[in-house]
Amino acid sequence: MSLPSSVPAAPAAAPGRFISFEGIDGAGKSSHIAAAADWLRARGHEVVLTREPGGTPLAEQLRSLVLEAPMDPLTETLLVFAARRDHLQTLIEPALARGAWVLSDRFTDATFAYQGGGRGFDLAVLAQLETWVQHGRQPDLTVWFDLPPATAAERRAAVRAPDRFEAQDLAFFERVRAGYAARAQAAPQRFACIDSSQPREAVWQDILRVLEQRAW
Ligand SMILES: Nc1ncnc2c1ncn2[C@@H]1O[C@H](COP(=O)(O)OP(=O)(O)OP(=O)(O)O)[C@@H](O)[C@H]1O
Ligand SMILES: Cc1cn([C@H]2C[C@H](O)[C@@H](COP(=O)(O)O)O2)c(=O)[nH]c1=O
Repeated sequence: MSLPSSVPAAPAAAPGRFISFEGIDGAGKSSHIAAAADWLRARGHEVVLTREPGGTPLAEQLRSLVLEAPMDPLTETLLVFAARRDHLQTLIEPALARGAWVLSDRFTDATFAYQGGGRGFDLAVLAQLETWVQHGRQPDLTVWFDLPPATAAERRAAVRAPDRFEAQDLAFFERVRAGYAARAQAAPQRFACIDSSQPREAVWQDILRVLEQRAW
């Protein structure tokens, strides 16, 4: 299928940097992303901390629907990409263009892992939507917090009631984890895998090592 003629070409390389944080629910992303933002700010960067689905007023409304309302996998997929489109247009691309560093709690790898791996949605359709919505935009670095689903479930159960995704069984999260592994294998230069089963401080030290080595 060819792209509609109104779709602009891929954006020129932006002066800012785009880092995504990924992993199954409860893997520990939120516990570290704000500290990573502070670490980069202390090095003089403007940092925009955001999340998916969400990050803009419209995308946050779509997030509420995706996390709470029953829907079929195609509807779910279209909503996460609609939210992503608004997020990119309204927040991510302008921030990168002015030289800011964008740290996003999840991006498109989550769609391949959750809708593709978890729900079994057609990966070729996801790849087509990725092209339409992102015009080539990908994170410069993806920090993947990898953790066995049973450990993640124990951590989640200790702190919160489950949403529509968190209520899924361990087999679902095994497929999501395999979805992340496939994305990491396809783009090894972009992914940094963190062993999130370690104690919190060891996880943080690994993140620092990745940022020091790869944060340009
Ligand atoms: N290394 C760790 N060891 C033990 N517990 C941890 C560790 N990292 C985080 N936790 C705890 O696990 C729970 C889930 O962590 P967190 O909310 O950061 O995960 P998350 O990846 O952001 O999850 P979600 O994507 O579902 O929001 C929290 O209670 C957090 O305090
Ligand atoms: C971006 C994105 C997210 N999801 C799922 C994954 C999580 O279960 C929730 C977001 O909750 P979090 O506490 O902010 O991690 O949404 C998805 O299924 N597909 C996506 O593209």
